[in-house]
Amino acid sequence: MPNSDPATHKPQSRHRSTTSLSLRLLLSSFSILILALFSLRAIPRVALLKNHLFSSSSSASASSSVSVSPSTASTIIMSYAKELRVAQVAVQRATLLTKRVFHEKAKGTVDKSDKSPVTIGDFGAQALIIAALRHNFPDDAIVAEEEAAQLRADPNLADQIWSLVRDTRLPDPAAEELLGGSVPNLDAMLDLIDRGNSPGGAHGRIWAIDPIDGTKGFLRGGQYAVCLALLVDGQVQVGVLGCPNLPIDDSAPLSADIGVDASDEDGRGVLFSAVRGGGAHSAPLSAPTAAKPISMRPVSDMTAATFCESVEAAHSAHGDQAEIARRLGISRPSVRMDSQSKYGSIARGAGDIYLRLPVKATYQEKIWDHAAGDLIVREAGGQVTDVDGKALDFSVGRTLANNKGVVAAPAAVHGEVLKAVQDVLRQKSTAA
Ligand SMILES: Nc1ncnc2c1ncn2[C@@H]1O[C@H](COP(=O)(O)OS(=O)(=O)O)[C@@H](OP(=O)(O)O)[C@H]1O
Ligand SMILES: [Mg+2]
Repeated sequence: MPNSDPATHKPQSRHRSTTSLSLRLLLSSFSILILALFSLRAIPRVALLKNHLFSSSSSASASSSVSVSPSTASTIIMSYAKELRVAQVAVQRATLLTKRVFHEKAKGTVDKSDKSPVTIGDFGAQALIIAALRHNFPDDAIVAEEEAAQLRADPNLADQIWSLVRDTRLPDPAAEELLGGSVPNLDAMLDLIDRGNSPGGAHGRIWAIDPIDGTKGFLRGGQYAVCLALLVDGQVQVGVLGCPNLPIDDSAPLSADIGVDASDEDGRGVLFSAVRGGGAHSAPLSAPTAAKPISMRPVSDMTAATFCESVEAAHSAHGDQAEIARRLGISRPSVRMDSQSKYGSIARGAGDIYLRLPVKATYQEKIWDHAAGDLIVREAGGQVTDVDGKALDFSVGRTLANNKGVVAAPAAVHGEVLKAVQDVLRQKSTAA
C-alpha cells in the first residue's frame, strides 16, 4: 500500500509524503554525517550531545539519568564522547574486580606486606581495561604498568587472576556489550595484559592505565584509584579516575582520616572524569552517567586552605611540604591519602592544593600516575605544574622525564603556591 501510514493504513496526501521524503533525506544525511564523524578516530570527534547520551541502556545509568541535575542535562559540545563513555564503564568494571580482590584476598590478611592481593588486583584490572580498549579502539597504543611475564611463569597466580577476570561483569548487559563482553580465555588474558607495553611518546593515540594506583592504600582499605587517560599527540584528552573508597558526596569535607580504612562504609565510590575543553565531572561509581560538574574551591583565605600529600614519605617530601604550607600561612594539618584520589579531591573542592615534591632527584614520575588527575584538575579550574612551573609533559615516553614534582592548585593561587615551593627549594639548596 503506497503512501500509507503503517499504523493506520490510511492513504496520505501527496504533500505529506513529499515532506516526509525530504525529512527522511535530511535525517539520513545527518546520520551519515554523524557516522562519518564517529568513524574518523584520528580526528577529535565533536558531537552535540547530552551528557548522558550513551547511557540510556544501562540499568545503573537508568537510575542515574533520573538523578541527573538540570545543569548536567543541558546540552554541551563534547569531544571524545565515545572514548569517555568506554573509559568510564571500563574503569567501573575494573573497580568491581579490585573490590572483590580486597574483600576476598586482602581484608583480614595478617601480613599486609603480602603483595599477592595487589598483584592479583593489578593484573586483573589491567586485563579488563585493555580488553575494553582493544574492542573499541583496536589501533590505539597502550601504556600500562604491568606485563604478563610473571604470570606466564606462575600458573597458579595466573589461574587465580583468570577466575576473577572471567567472572567480573557489569550488572548491565548493554554496558558489558559496549566493552566487548568477557575475555575468552586465560591465554587471551595474558596477551591483553602484554598489550600495555607501548613506549608512549608524542604521536598518535595512547591510553595510559594504572590499574591500582595507591597500592598501599588499597591494602589498608584506604584510598586507591583505577586510572585511565587518553593522550593524543602527547596531550591528555580524556581522564577517568575510579575511587571506590572516596565519598560520593562532592561536598563531604576531606577529613584527616580519609586515608584509613573506609572500604565498608556506605556512600563511597566516586568516578571522576574530564574531557579536554568539556569541564570535569563526578558521578557515583555505580552510575557513571549521573555526572555532575565539579570545580575547585576558590581560595580566598589561604590560612583555611587544605593541602593533600602522599601517605608515603618516600614518595613526596613531607618536610618540604610542611615548610611550604607554613610559608603560605596554611594552618590546617595536611590530608594524607594515597593515589590520584588527591587530584579528584581537590578538583571537587574537598581539598585545595596537592603538593608532591621530589624526595629523590633521580626518580621519574610515571605518566599513568598523573595523566587522568592532571586533566581533571585543569578542567575543574586548576593549574598543574612541576616545581619549575612547567606543565606536566606526557609526550616523552612512559615517564614524566621532563618534570620534577607536582604542584596542583586553583589557577588563581597557583602562582602564590609555586613561589612558596620555589622559595623553600632554593633555601634548601643554598643550605646544602
Ligand atoms: N620514590 C618515589 N617517588 C615518587 N613516587 C613514587 C616513588 N616510588 C613509587 N612511586 C609512585 O607513587 C605512586 C603512589 O603514590 P601516591 O602518592 O599516590 O600514594 S602513596 O601515598 O605514596 O602511596 C605509586 O603508584 P602505585 O605503584 O600504582 O601505587 C608509584 O608509582
Ligand atoms: Mg600508581
